[in-house]
Amino acid sequence: MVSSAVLGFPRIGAFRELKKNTEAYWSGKIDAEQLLKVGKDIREKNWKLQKEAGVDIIPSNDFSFYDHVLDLSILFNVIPDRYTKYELSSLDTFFAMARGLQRKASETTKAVDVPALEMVKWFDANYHYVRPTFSKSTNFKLNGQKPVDEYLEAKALGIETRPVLVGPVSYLFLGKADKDSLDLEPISLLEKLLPLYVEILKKLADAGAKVVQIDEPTLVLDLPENVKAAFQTAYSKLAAAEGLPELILTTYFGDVRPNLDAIKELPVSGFHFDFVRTPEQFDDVVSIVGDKTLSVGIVDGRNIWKNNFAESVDFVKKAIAKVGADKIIVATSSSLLHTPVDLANEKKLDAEIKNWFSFATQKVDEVVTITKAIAGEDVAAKLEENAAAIKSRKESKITNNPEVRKRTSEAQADESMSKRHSDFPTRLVSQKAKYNLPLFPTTTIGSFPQTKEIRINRNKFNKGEISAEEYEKFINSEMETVVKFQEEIGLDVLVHGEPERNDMVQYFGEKLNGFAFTTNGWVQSYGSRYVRPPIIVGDVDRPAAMTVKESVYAQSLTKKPMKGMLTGPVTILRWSFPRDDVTQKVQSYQLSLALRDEVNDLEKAGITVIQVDEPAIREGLPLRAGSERSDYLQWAAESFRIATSGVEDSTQIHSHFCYSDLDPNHIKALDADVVSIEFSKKDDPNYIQEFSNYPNHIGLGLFDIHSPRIPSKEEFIARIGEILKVYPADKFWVNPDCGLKTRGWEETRASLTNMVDAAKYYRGKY
Ligand code: MET
Ligand SMILES: [Zn+2]
Repeated sequence: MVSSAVLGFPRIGAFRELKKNTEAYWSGKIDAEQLLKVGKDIREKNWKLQKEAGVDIIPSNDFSFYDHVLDLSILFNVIPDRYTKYELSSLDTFFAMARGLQRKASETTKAVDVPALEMVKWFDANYHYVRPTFSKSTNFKLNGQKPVDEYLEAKALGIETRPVLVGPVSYLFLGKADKDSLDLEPISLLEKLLPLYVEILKKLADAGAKVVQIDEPTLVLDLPENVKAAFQTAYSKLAAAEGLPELILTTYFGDVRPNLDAIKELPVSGFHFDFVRTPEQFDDVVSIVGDKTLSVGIVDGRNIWKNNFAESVDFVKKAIAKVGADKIIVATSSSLLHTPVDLANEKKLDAEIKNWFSFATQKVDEVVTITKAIAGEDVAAKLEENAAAIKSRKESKITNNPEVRKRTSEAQADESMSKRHSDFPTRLVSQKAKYNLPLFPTTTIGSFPQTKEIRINRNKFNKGEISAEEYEKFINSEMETVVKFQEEIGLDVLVHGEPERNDMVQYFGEKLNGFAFTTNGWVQSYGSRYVRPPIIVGDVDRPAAMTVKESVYAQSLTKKPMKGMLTGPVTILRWSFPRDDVTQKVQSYQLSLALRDEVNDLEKAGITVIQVDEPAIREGLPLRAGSERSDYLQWAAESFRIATSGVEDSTQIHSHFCYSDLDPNHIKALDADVVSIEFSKKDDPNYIQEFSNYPNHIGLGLFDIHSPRIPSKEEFIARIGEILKVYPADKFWVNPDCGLKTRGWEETRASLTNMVDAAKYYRGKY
């Protein structure tokens, strides 16, 4: 009979238990044992919740204290030497790799100073994984047995689970060579790695696991031939090993068709495909299933909209007709990691809108209900309720504002809306005259430390415990501190520090029409950093100015240029849960018009350096080359230009990108005057070289803001020197990788001072 499966459940706890305790552990408030217990409790809750909901196939090893890819690196001992020489505990080694560690010597411990591994986007999700970093000296061996331990832990609770592992090809392909081994191609390590997969899978089988979910999400990417070929090598080897569990080869986030040849004959016992993202692949991918199991990803693991049961039931029936009911699993499209935990904890949402949503806990029920409907069990009431919710959304006024629709299509048709008055060289002349900045101008990306005090005051204000005037006074005093500090250390283009912003997307969402917000809808972005994405429920417009007041106040405190700070249209879109009833392109244009009004208002108010952040522009890039990707690049860039092209030549437009390998060609079309990009962990000289042709000005991020580590002035000088070998001094801005909101003041002060001093050093030389 048809069975139900969940591919992974959020690991953060319904009320961010994991974050609170991980951070408490880092600051020494709780010990390792206490932290481990928190993990155990979360796992138990998740398993029981799924069991009680009636899910047939429940995942294990989907939990992690930071990142599941990093878990695998620990499991396979892919630990660069720089992390092992301090003899840290396994947990502390794990965290050192994740976030770096800098610690003074004490009587019992040595001094530690090691940067984090590189962290990058997980496909096109707003999740980041810690990049496996291989070297010629990597000593592959099994290090612990986390997947087995967690399988047994569930078993001890009376719950049979299906362990999840990222598969060998994806694990290698998502990794990179360490700086001591740049000519090493990770995929060439397959032969060394496979015995470890055999070993861990064997252990899982011995512990009782019958089936393992083996994730090969790279199958939705454009793969080089040798990587494609690696699937055959890897899975034949696993099939040849004795006593292993069955494997369900699991793909998600896109279209597998271009790589179908690579997997069609694989000796695995089943396949999982994401039919939420790419229903069109159905006929082709089903053709390779044969008498294997087909797991039908039909409940969206990436968004919060209620499943349409009638459509899903029809879809699954179509699959049954092809492969037979006993081969079918009804599943989430991907892990539910990317959705908030439980809609039941939302007490403030408007009832009409809330009825359109479904979070992880509800999605677990959806999978079960669809499965029951197919099995002919009586779920009529649920189906009816569902149909009513779908109808209510379709017919709601919120989802359709004719005026916004009209302005959006007019803007799309009017080319002048997306073009600056003059080209960059002409603008540069007016900007030079206006700002007269030194060589190696220094700036920051926007946010300064979001201290406890800021959070406390914001909470008080939100709860009505302090008045709007008191709160404004507090925010003003924060800006005063930040401005004074920047003047003291000699930064050139200042920022107000963003103390009034809880989050760079939520802040704008709250000021725009068309958004809904949750109270507990947290989703893991990386490690202990979670976000609470706004939900775009309807057409978007801007009822009033959003940032002018703070920027103007901050500018009043200094003679230096104060950068206005906005989040770009694509990033607001990407870091929200988007609508699925209107294209992303239309949502992006609606946002760009709202931002254009804001940019123009800032300029009118005398703020003439304006940064429009687009950190998410790269992650939104369709995973494969082709027309979808070029369309995206076209509308993403055009949205940015609509937002920023209403200004004078002398107004300097900045943009900022982080979190992923950026191709300079992708950002040229934005035509920003200055861009700052995350760069501090890029050590491939060829990559630096790629940026040397970027036509406008650029700040290659000089230090990692995800880590509390403080680079010295000498380190900055060395790094700038490295970049100067290939990158021209007259286009060179000096800035950190990203905003400083997650950092403390102590390290912020020290790092920025060293950075500015290094810039001054080069000014002296040039
Ligand atoms: C993730 S990009 C962050 C940009 C924002 N202006 C900040 O400094 O925090
Ligand atoms: Zn950033």
